[in-house]
Amino acid sequence: MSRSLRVAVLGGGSWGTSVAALAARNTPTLIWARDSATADDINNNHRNSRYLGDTPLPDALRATSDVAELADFADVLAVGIPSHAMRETLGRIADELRPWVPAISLAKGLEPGTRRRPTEVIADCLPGHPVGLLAGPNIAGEIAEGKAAAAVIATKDERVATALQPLFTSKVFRVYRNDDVLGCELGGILKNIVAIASGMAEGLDVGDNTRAMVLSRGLAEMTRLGEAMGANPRSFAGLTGMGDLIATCTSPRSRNRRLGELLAQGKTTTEAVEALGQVAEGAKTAPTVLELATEFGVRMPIAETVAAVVMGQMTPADAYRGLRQVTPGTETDMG
Ligand SMILES: NC(=O)c1ccc[n+]([C@@H]2O[C@H](COP(=O)([O-])OP(=O)(O)OC[C@H]3O[C@@H](n4cnc5c(N)ncnc54)[C@H](O)[C@@H]3O)[C@@H](O)[C@H]2O)c1
Ligand SMILES: O=P(O)(O)OC[C@H](O)CO
Repeated sequence: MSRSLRVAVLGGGSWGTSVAALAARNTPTLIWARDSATADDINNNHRNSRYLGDTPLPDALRATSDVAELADFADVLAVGIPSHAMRETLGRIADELRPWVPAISLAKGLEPGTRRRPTEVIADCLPGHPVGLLAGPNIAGEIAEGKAAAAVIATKDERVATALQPLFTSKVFRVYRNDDVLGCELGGILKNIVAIASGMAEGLDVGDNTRAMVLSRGLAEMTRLGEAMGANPRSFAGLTGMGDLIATCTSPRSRNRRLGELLAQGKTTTEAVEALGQVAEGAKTAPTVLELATEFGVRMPIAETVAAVVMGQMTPADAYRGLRQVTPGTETDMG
Protein backbone atom coordinates (compact mmCIF):
# COMPACT_ATOMS: atom_id res chain seq x y z
CA MET A 1 0.00 0.00 0.00
CA SER A 2 1.38 3.45 -0.88
CA ARG A 3 2.09 5.77 2.05
CA SER A 4 0.08 8.97 2.42
CA LEU A 5 1.42 12.22 0.96
CA ARG A 6 3.43 14.21 3.51
CA VAL A 7 2.67 17.91 3.75
CA ALA A 8 5.48 20.40 4.37
CA VAL A 9 4.45 23.94 5.27
CA LEU A 10 6.92 26.76 4.77
CA GLY A 11 6.14 29.61 7.19
CA GLY A 12 5.18 29.43 10.86
CA GLY A 13 2.90 32.48 11.04
CA SER A 14 -0.80 32.41 11.78
CA TRP A 15 -1.94 31.03 8.43
CA GLY A 16 0.91 28.59 7.78
CA THR A 17 0.29 27.12 11.24
CA SER A 18 -3.49 26.92 10.77
CA VAL A 19 -3.11 25.13 7.42
CA ALA A 20 -0.51 22.80 8.91
CA ALA A 21 -2.96 21.98 11.71
CA LEU A 22 -5.63 21.08 9.13
CA ALA A 23 -3.21 18.82 7.23
CA ALA A 24 -1.81 17.20 10.38
CA ARG A 25 -5.25 15.75 11.14
CA ASN A 26 -5.11 13.89 7.80
CA THR A 27 -1.49 13.10 7.06
CA PRO A 28 2.07 13.47 8.43
CA THR A 29 2.82 17.19 8.43
CA LEU A 30 5.94 19.24 9.19
CA ILE A 31 6.03 23.04 9.46
CA TRP A 32 9.09 25.27 9.07
CA ALA A 33 9.33 28.40 11.22
CA ARG A 34 12.36 30.63 10.77
CA ASP A 35 12.38 31.27 14.48
CA SER A 36 13.41 28.19 16.50
CA ALA A 37 11.40 29.38 19.53
CA THR A 38 8.21 29.01 17.45
CA ALA A 39 9.27 25.52 16.29
CA ASP A 40 9.96 24.55 19.93
CA ASP A 41 6.60 25.95 21.06
CA ILE A 42 4.79 23.83 18.44
CA ASN A 43 6.79 20.67 19.26
CA ASN A 44 6.73 20.95 23.04
CA ASN A 45 3.53 22.81 23.89
CA HIS A 46 1.41 22.12 20.78
CA ARG A 47 0.81 25.85 20.51
CA ASN A 48 2.03 28.74 18.37
CA SER A 49 1.62 31.28 21.14
CA ARG A 50 3.15 34.16 19.16
CA TYR A 51 0.55 33.95 16.38
CA LEU A 52 -2.37 31.85 17.63
CA GLY A 53 -2.36 32.40 21.40
CA ASP A 54 -3.64 29.47 23.43
CA THR A 55 -5.33 27.60 20.59
CA PRO A 56 -4.22 23.96 20.80
CA LEU A 57 -2.59 22.38 17.75
CA PRO A 58 -2.72 18.66 16.90
CA ASP A 59 -0.12 16.57 18.78
CA ALA A 60 0.84 15.00 15.45
CA LEU A 61 2.02 18.33 13.99
CA ARG A 62 5.82 18.58 14.05
CA ALA A 63 7.92 21.70 13.49
CA THR A 64 11.48 22.48 12.44
CA SER A 65 13.60 25.55 11.78
CA ASP A 66 15.82 23.64 9.35
CA VAL A 67 14.78 24.16 5.70
CA ALA A 68 16.74 21.10 4.52
CA GLU A 69 14.71 18.88 6.88
CA LEU A 70 11.50 20.38 5.51
CA ALA A 71 12.57 19.84 1.88
CA ASP A 72 13.50 16.23 2.58
CA PHE A 73 10.10 15.60 4.19
CA ALA A 74 7.96 17.23 1.45
CA ASP A 75 5.65 15.33 -0.89
CA VAL A 76 3.56 18.51 -1.07
CA LEU A 77 4.78 22.01 -0.22
CA ALA A 78 2.43 24.72 1.11
CA VAL A 79 4.01 28.17 1.06
CA GLY A 80 2.81 30.43 3.90
CA ILE A 81 5.43 33.17 3.58
CA PRO A 82 4.23 36.75 2.96
CA SER A 83 4.61 37.86 -0.67
CA HIS A 84 7.50 40.25 -0.09
CA ALA A 85 9.68 37.49 1.43
CA MET A 86 8.55 34.49 -0.61
CA ARG A 87 11.25 34.56 -3.32
CA GLU A 88 14.10 34.80 -0.84
CA THR A 89 12.70 31.97 1.31
CA LEU A 90 11.97 29.67 -1.64
CA GLY A 91 15.52 30.29 -2.82
CA ARG A 92 16.70 28.50 0.31
CA ILE A 93 14.70 25.35 -0.41
CA ALA A 94 14.60 25.18 -4.24
CA ASP A 95 17.62 22.93 -4.80
CA GLU A 96 16.67 20.51 -2.05
CA LEU A 97 13.10 19.79 -3.12
CA ARG A 98 12.29 16.71 -5.25
CA PRO A 99 11.28 17.96 -8.70
CA TRP A 100 7.77 16.51 -8.79
CA VAL A 101 6.62 18.04 -5.46
CA PRO A 102 3.58 20.31 -6.05
CA ALA A 103 3.80 23.73 -4.40
CA ILE A 104 0.71 25.63 -3.34
CA SER A 105 0.67 29.24 -2.29
CA LEU A 106 -1.16 30.35 0.83
CA ALA A 107 -0.25 34.03 0.28
CA LYS A 108 -2.46 36.94 -0.74
CA GLY A 109 -0.23 39.73 -1.99
CA LEU A 110 1.87 40.87 -4.94
CA GLU A 111 5.65 40.89 -4.90
CA PRO A 112 6.69 44.54 -4.65
CA GLY A 113 8.84 45.65 -7.58
CA THR A 114 8.01 42.75 -9.91
CA ARG A 115 4.18 42.75 -9.44
CA ARG A 116 4.38 38.93 -9.61
CA ARG A 117 1.61 36.93 -7.98
CA PRO A 118 2.70 34.30 -5.42
CA THR A 119 2.08 31.41 -7.86
CA GLU A 120 4.27 33.22 -10.39
CA VAL A 121 7.02 33.67 -7.80
CA ILE A 122 6.78 29.95 -7.00
CA ALA A 123 7.01 29.09 -10.72
CA ASP A 124 10.09 31.35 -11.03
CA CYS A 125 11.78 29.73 -8.02
CA LEU A 126 10.65 26.11 -8.53
CA PRO A 127 10.54 25.66 -12.32
CA GLY A 128 8.78 22.49 -13.46
CA HIS A 129 6.90 21.94 -10.17
CA PRO A 130 3.09 21.79 -10.34
CA VAL A 131 1.83 25.08 -8.85
CA GLY A 132 -1.47 26.09 -7.29
CA LEU A 133 -2.99 27.92 -4.37
CA LEU A 134 -5.36 27.53 -1.46
CA ALA A 135 -7.61 30.54 -0.85
CA GLY A 136 -11.02 31.58 0.43
CA PRO A 137 -12.66 33.28 3.40
CA ASN A 138 -10.27 31.88 6.01
CA ILE A 139 -9.42 34.03 9.00
CA ALA A 140 -6.58 31.94 10.47
CA GLY A 141 -7.63 32.06 14.12
CA GLU A 142 -11.11 30.77 13.30
CA ILE A 143 -9.76 27.87 11.24
CA ALA A 144 -7.30 26.92 13.99
CA GLU A 145 -10.17 26.98 16.51
CA GLY A 146 -12.10 24.52 14.33
CA LYS A 147 -14.87 26.87 13.18
CA ALA A 148 -16.52 25.75 9.94
CA ALA A 149 -15.30 27.23 6.67
CA ALA A 150 -14.57 26.49 3.03
CA ALA A 151 -11.73 27.18 0.63
CA VAL A 152 -10.65 26.54 -2.94
CA ILE A 153 -7.64 24.74 -4.32
CA ALA A 154 -6.89 26.38 -7.64
CA THR A 155 -4.56 24.68 -10.10
CA LYS A 156 -4.57 24.01 -13.82
CA ASP A 157 -3.94 20.32 -13.21
CA GLU A 158 -7.13 18.55 -12.16
CA ARG A 159 -5.20 15.46 -10.97
CA VAL A 160 -3.06 17.58 -8.65
CA ALA A 161 -6.15 19.37 -7.32
CA THR A 162 -7.90 16.06 -6.68
CA ALA A 163 -4.84 14.65 -4.88
CA LEU A 164 -4.46 17.76 -2.68
CA GLN A 165 -8.14 18.25 -1.81
CA PRO A 166 -8.41 15.51 0.88
CA LEU A 167 -5.17 16.59 2.58
CA PHE A 168 -6.74 19.82 3.83
CA THR A 169 -10.38 18.72 4.14
CA SER A 170 -12.09 18.05 7.46
CA LYS A 171 -15.66 17.70 8.70
CA VAL A 172 -15.69 21.47 9.18
CA PHE A 173 -13.37 22.57 6.37
CA ARG A 174 -14.66 22.03 2.85
CA VAL A 175 -12.22 22.32 -0.07
CA TYR A 176 -13.48 22.97 -3.60
CA ARG A 177 -11.47 22.91 -6.85
CA ASN A 178 -11.19 25.65 -9.48
CA ASP A 179 -8.90 25.76 -12.54
CA ASP A 180 -8.99 29.58 -12.70
CA VAL A 181 -5.71 30.18 -10.86
CA LEU A 182 -5.53 33.84 -11.91
CA GLY A 183 -9.08 34.70 -10.79
CA CYS A 184 -8.83 32.86 -7.46
CA GLU A 185 -5.46 34.38 -6.69
CA LEU A 186 -6.48 37.93 -7.62
CA GLY A 187 -9.59 37.68 -5.44
CA GLY A 188 -7.48 37.00 -2.34
CA ILE A 189 -4.97 39.69 -3.24
CA LEU A 190 -7.40 42.47 -4.15
CA LYS A 191 -9.87 42.02 -1.29
CA ASN A 192 -7.17 43.11 1.17
CA ILE A 193 -7.23 46.60 -0.34
CA VAL A 194 -11.01 46.85 0.01
CA ALA A 195 -10.66 45.57 3.60
CA ILE A 196 -8.38 48.51 4.40
CA ALA A 197 -11.08 50.83 3.02
CA SER A 198 -13.67 48.98 5.11
CA GLY A 199 -11.51 49.39 8.23
CA MET A 200 -11.20 53.11 7.57
CA ALA A 201 -15.00 53.24 7.26
CA GLU A 202 -15.29 51.51 10.64
CA GLY A 203 -12.81 53.93 12.21
CA LEU A 204 -14.56 56.97 10.76
CA ASP A 205 -18.01 55.61 11.63
CA VAL A 206 -19.30 56.46 8.17
CA GLY A 207 -22.30 54.14 8.44
CA ASP A 208 -23.32 50.75 7.11
CA ASN A 209 -24.70 51.99 3.80
CA THR A 210 -21.35 53.56 2.91
CA ARG A 211 -19.56 50.37 3.89
CA ALA A 212 -21.90 48.31 1.71
CA MET A 213 -21.17 50.70 -1.17
CA VAL A 214 -17.43 50.22 -0.70
CA LEU A 215 -17.74 46.43 -0.59
CA SER A 216 -19.91 46.16 -3.69
CA ARG A 217 -18.01 48.75 -5.74
CA GLY A 218 -14.80 47.14 -4.47
CA LEU A 219 -15.96 43.81 -5.85
CA ALA A 220 -16.80 45.52 -9.15
CA GLU A 221 -13.27 46.89 -9.53
CA MET A 222 -11.69 43.58 -8.45
CA THR A 223 -13.73 41.82 -11.15
CA ARG A 224 -12.93 44.53 -13.72
CA LEU A 225 -9.18 44.10 -13.28
CA GLY A 226 -9.47 40.31 -13.18
CA GLU A 227 -11.46 40.17 -16.40
CA ALA A 228 -9.05 42.53 -18.15
CA MET A 229 -6.16 40.27 -17.12
CA GLY A 230 -7.93 37.14 -18.42
CA ALA A 231 -9.54 35.70 -15.27
CA ASN A 232 -12.99 34.09 -15.20
CA PRO A 233 -15.33 36.79 -13.77
CA ARG A 234 -17.40 34.05 -12.08
CA SER A 235 -14.51 33.32 -9.71
CA PHE A 236 -15.03 36.78 -8.18
CA ALA A 237 -18.58 35.82 -7.19
CA GLY A 238 -17.31 32.74 -5.35
CA LEU A 239 -15.42 31.90 -2.17
CA THR A 240 -12.11 33.44 -3.26
CA GLY A 241 -13.80 36.67 -4.40
CA MET A 242 -16.97 37.79 -2.71
CA GLY A 243 -16.58 35.22 0.08
CA ASP A 244 -13.14 36.40 1.10
CA LEU A 245 -14.13 40.03 0.60
CA ILE A 246 -17.01 39.68 3.06
CA ALA A 247 -14.92 37.82 5.66
CA THR A 248 -12.00 40.24 5.52
CA CYS A 249 -14.03 43.44 5.34
CA THR A 250 -16.32 42.49 8.23
CA SER A 251 -14.12 40.50 10.63
CA PRO A 252 -12.59 42.43 13.53
CA ARG A 253 -9.82 39.77 13.37
CA SER A 254 -8.71 40.81 9.87
CA ARG A 255 -5.31 42.53 9.95
CA ASN A 256 -6.09 44.52 6.79
CA ARG A 257 -9.35 45.85 8.19
CA ARG A 258 -7.60 46.63 11.47
CA LEU A 259 -4.89 48.50 9.54
CA GLY A 260 -7.63 50.69 8.01
CA GLU A 261 -9.07 51.37 11.47
CA LEU A 262 -5.65 52.37 12.82
CA LEU A 263 -5.12 54.72 9.85
CA ALA A 264 -8.51 56.29 10.57
CA GLN A 265 -7.38 56.85 14.16
CA GLY A 266 -4.52 58.98 12.79
CA LYS A 267 -1.64 56.48 12.82
CA THR A 268 0.81 56.49 9.93
CA THR A 269 1.16 53.28 7.92
CA THR A 270 4.48 52.49 9.60
CA GLU A 271 2.95 52.99 13.06
CA ALA A 272 -0.12 50.93 12.15
CA VAL A 273 1.94 48.02 10.74
CA GLU A 274 4.11 48.05 13.86
CA ALA A 275 1.05 48.05 16.12
CA LEU A 276 -0.39 45.04 14.25
CA GLY A 277 2.76 42.93 14.64
CA GLN A 278 1.50 40.71 11.80
CA VAL A 279 1.34 40.95 8.04
CA ALA A 280 -1.33 43.11 6.34
CA GLU A 281 -0.58 42.44 2.68
CA GLY A 282 -2.94 45.17 1.40
CA ALA A 283 -0.59 47.98 2.52
CA LYS A 284 2.14 46.96 0.09
CA THR A 285 -0.26 45.61 -2.52
CA ALA A 286 -2.38 48.75 -3.04
CA PRO A 287 0.31 50.84 -4.82
CA THR A 288 1.45 47.77 -6.80
CA VAL A 289 -2.10 47.03 -7.98
CA LEU A 290 -2.35 50.55 -9.40
CA GLU A 291 0.53 49.74 -11.72
CA LEU A 292 -1.47 46.73 -12.98
CA ALA A 293 -4.60 48.87 -13.35
CA THR A 294 -2.65 51.33 -15.51
CA GLU A 295 -1.13 48.53 -17.58
CA PHE A 296 -4.55 46.97 -18.26
CA GLY A 297 -6.42 50.28 -18.61
CA VAL A 298 -8.83 49.62 -15.75
CA ARG A 299 -10.44 52.19 -13.40
CA MET A 300 -9.89 51.34 -9.71
CA PRO A 301 -10.97 54.36 -7.63
CA ILE A 302 -11.05 52.48 -4.32
CA ALA A 303 -7.57 51.00 -4.78
CA GLU A 304 -6.31 54.44 -5.86
CA THR A 305 -7.71 56.03 -2.73
CA VAL A 306 -6.38 53.33 -0.39
CA ALA A 307 -2.95 53.56 -2.04
CA ALA A 308 -2.93 57.34 -1.50
CA VAL A 309 -3.77 56.88 2.19
CA VAL A 310 -1.19 54.15 2.87
CA MET A 311 1.45 56.26 1.11
CA GLY A 312 0.56 59.22 3.35
CA GLN A 313 -0.74 61.39 0.50
CA MET A 314 -4.31 61.63 1.79
CA THR A 315 -6.10 61.34 5.12
CA PRO A 316 -8.81 58.68 5.57
CA ALA A 317 -11.40 61.45 6.07
CA ASP A 318 -10.42 63.07 2.74
CA ALA A 319 -10.40 59.63 1.15
CA TYR A 320 -14.03 59.06 2.12
CA ARG A 321 -15.00 62.53 0.94
CA GLY A 322 -13.31 61.69 -2.38
CA LEU A 323 -15.02 58.31 -2.73
CA ARG A 324 -18.39 59.96 -2.30
CA GLN A 325 -17.52 62.22 -5.23
CA VAL A 326 -16.66 59.46 -7.74
CA THR A 327 -18.77 60.13 -10.85
CA PRO A 328 -21.07 57.12 -11.21
CA GLY A 329 -21.35 55.40 -14.59
CA THR A 330 -23.53 52.40 -15.44
CA GLU A 331 -23.51 49.99 -12.48
CA THR A 332 -23.00 46.82 -14.52
CA ASP A 333 -20.35 48.35 -16.78
CA MET A 334 -17.24 46.24 -16.21
CA GLY A 335 -15.21 47.91 -18.95
N1 LIG B 1 -3.68 35.02 8.78
C1 LIG B 1 -4.71 34.77 8.00
O1 LIG B 1 -5.85 34.78 8.44
C2 LIG B 1 -4.47 34.46 6.55
C3 LIG B 1 -5.44 33.72 5.86
C4 LIG B 1 -5.23 33.44 4.52
C5 LIG B 1 -4.09 33.88 3.88
N2 LIG B 1 -3.16 34.58 4.58
C6 LIG B 1 -1.95 34.99 3.87
O2 LIG B 1 -0.90 34.13 4.31
C7 LIG B 1 0.36 34.79 4.14
C8 LIG B 1 1.16 34.63 5.41
O3 LIG B 1 0.54 35.43 6.38
P1 LIG B 1 0.31 35.05 7.91
O4 LIG B 1 -1.06 35.45 8.22
O5 LIG B 1 0.71 33.68 8.25
O6 LIG B 1 1.32 36.14 8.50
P2 LIG B 1 1.84 36.31 9.96
O7 LIG B 1 2.15 37.74 10.12
O8 LIG B 1 0.94 35.64 10.91
O9 LIG B 1 3.21 35.47 9.88
C9 LIG B 1 4.18 35.76 8.93
C10 LIG B 1 5.14 34.60 8.86
O10 LIG B 1 6.09 34.86 7.82
C11 LIG B 1 7.38 34.82 8.37
N3 LIG B 1 8.21 35.82 7.71
C12 LIG B 1 8.02 37.15 7.65
N4 LIG B 1 9.02 37.73 6.98
C13 LIG B 1 9.86 36.72 6.60
C14 LIG B 1 11.08 36.67 5.92
N5 LIG B 1 11.66 37.78 5.47
N6 LIG B 1 11.64 35.47 5.71
C15 LIG B 1 11.07 34.33 6.16
N7 LIG B 1 9.91 34.32 6.86
C16 LIG B 1 9.33 35.50 7.07
C17 LIG B 1 7.23 35.14 9.85
O11 LIG B 1 8.31 34.62 10.58
C18 LIG B 1 5.93 34.41 10.14
O12 LIG B 1 6.17 33.04 10.34
C19 LIG B 1 0.02 36.24 3.78
O13 LIG B 1 0.17 36.40 2.40
C20 LIG B 1 -1.44 36.38 4.16
O14 LIG B 1 -2.12 37.32 3.35
C21 LIG B 1 -3.32 34.87 5.90
O1 LIG C 1 -6.18 39.05 8.40
P1 LIG C 1 -6.12 39.41 6.96
O2 LIG C 1 -6.70 40.76 6.67
O3 LIG C 1 -4.75 39.20 6.37
O4 LIG C 1 -7.09 38.39 6.18
C1 LIG C 1 -6.92 37.04 6.41
C2 LIG C 1 -7.50 36.19 5.30
O5 LIG C 1 -6.98 36.53 4.05
C3 LIG C 1 -9.00 36.12 5.28
O6 LIG C 1 -9.40 35.16 4.35
